Amino acid sequence: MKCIKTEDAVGHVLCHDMTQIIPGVSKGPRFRKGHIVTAEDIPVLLSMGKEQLYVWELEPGFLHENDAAERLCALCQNANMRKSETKEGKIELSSDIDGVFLVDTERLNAVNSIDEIMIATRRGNGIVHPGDKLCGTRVIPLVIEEEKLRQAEQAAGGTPILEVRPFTLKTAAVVTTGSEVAKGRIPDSFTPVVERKLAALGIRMTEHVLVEDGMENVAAAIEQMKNKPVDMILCTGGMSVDPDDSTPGAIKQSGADIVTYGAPVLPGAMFLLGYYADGRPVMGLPGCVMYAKATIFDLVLPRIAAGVRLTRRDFVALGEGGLCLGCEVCTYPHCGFGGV
Ligand SMILES: Nc1nc2c(c(=O)[nH]1)N[C@H]1C(S)=C(S)[C@@H](COP(=O)(O)OP(=O)(O)OC[C@H]3O[C@@H](n4cnc5c(N)ncnc54)[C@H](O)[C@@H]3O)O[C@H]1N2
Ligand code: MOO
Repeated sequence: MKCIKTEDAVGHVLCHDMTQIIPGVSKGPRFRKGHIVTAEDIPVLLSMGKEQLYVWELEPGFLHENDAAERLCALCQNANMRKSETKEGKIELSSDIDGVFLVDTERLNAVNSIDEIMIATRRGNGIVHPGDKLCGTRVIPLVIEEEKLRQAEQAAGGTPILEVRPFTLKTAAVVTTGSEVAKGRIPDSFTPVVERKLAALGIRMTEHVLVEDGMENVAAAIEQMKNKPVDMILCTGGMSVDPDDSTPGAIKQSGADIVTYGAPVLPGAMFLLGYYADGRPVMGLPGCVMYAKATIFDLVLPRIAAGVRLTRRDFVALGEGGLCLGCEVCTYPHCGFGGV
C-alpha cells in the first residue's frame, strides 16, 4: 500500500471504500475498495476532499482481484454454466441446464490448498436446475501475485474442476419382484415410488413386469428386459438375506458386472449396482426405497442418469454422511444426508 497524489492515481487500485456525502441528497460509498481509478474519477475524488489516496500498486507480476477471480472461474466453468458479473472481486457460476453437478474433489482441494485463493462450491453429485448457484471464486487480497494463479492453474490441470452434465438416460425397465405382489395379495406400492423418482430426472418407465420370487423367475424377467430398448434396468425387492431374496443372484446371473452389492448408507445398505457389457446400468433396490423419504437411490440416481459410470470408490465415499437422521420433517436434499 502507498499514499499518492490523487492526480497521479489513474490505473491504481483503491485500498478502502470512499464515502461521499451530498447533503440532503445522498450518503454512501462512492468508490469501493478494489476500484481501479479512471481519469473521470479524479475530479470526483477531489470534490470529495481526497487530495491523496491509499492505493495498491499494480506492479508487474501482480493481478487485480477481479482479474484473479476470472482466472479462477475459468478453472471451474464447463459448457453448461453461466458466469455472473464480477462484483468486488467475486464471480459466481450458476447452472444453465437441468443436470447433475459434479466436483472433482481432489483437484478442488489442490487449488484451495494454495494460499490466498478460494473456490467454494455447493455439494457435488446432486441435481441442479437452471439458475441454481454452483460456486463462487475469489482471492483474499485486493492484489495477488500472478504466480499463485499459475500454481492454481497447474493444480487444476487442463479440464474444468466442476461440471454440470445433462441427464442422458431417458427410459427404464422395472422388474418388480415378490410373490405377494405378483399374485395380487397386496397392491404394488413400490413401482409408483420408483416411477416418481425417475420422472423427476426426466426418465420414463417404458417397460414393467411383476415377477414371483425365485431365482429363475427373476433371472428370466431381467433377461427379457435386457432385450428391450431401455437405458437402465431396475429391480425392486428381494434384496436382503431371506432365502427367497433372489434378486442379487438373478442380477449376477444376467451377466452384469457388479460394482457393489451393499453400500455404507442407511437407508440403502442392500443396494446393488452393476453394468452390462453394453454400458447399461442395472440396479437392485431394497425395500427401504419404497418407504423411506430419501435413500441411497436418491444419492446415486442423478449421476447414473447423466451417464456417469460409478465405481466402488464412489460408494465407499458415501459412508461419511451416509446415515439418514430420520428427521420428523424430511428436508433432503437440504440436510447432511449424502455429504456434509
Ligand atoms: N435378517 C435380515 N433382515 C433384513 C435385513 C438384513 O440385513 N437381515 N435387511 C433389512 C433391510 S436394510 C432392508 S432394506 C430390507 C430389504 O428388503 P428387501 O429388498 O429384501 O425387500 P423384500 O423382503 O422383498 O420386502 C420387504 C417388505 O416390503 C414389501 N414389498 C416388497 N415389494 C413390494 C411391492 N412392490 N409393493 C408392496 N410391498 C412390497 C414386502 O411385502 C415386505 O413386506 O430387508 C430388511 N430385513
Ligand atoms: O439397509 Mo436397507 O437397504 O437400508 O433399508
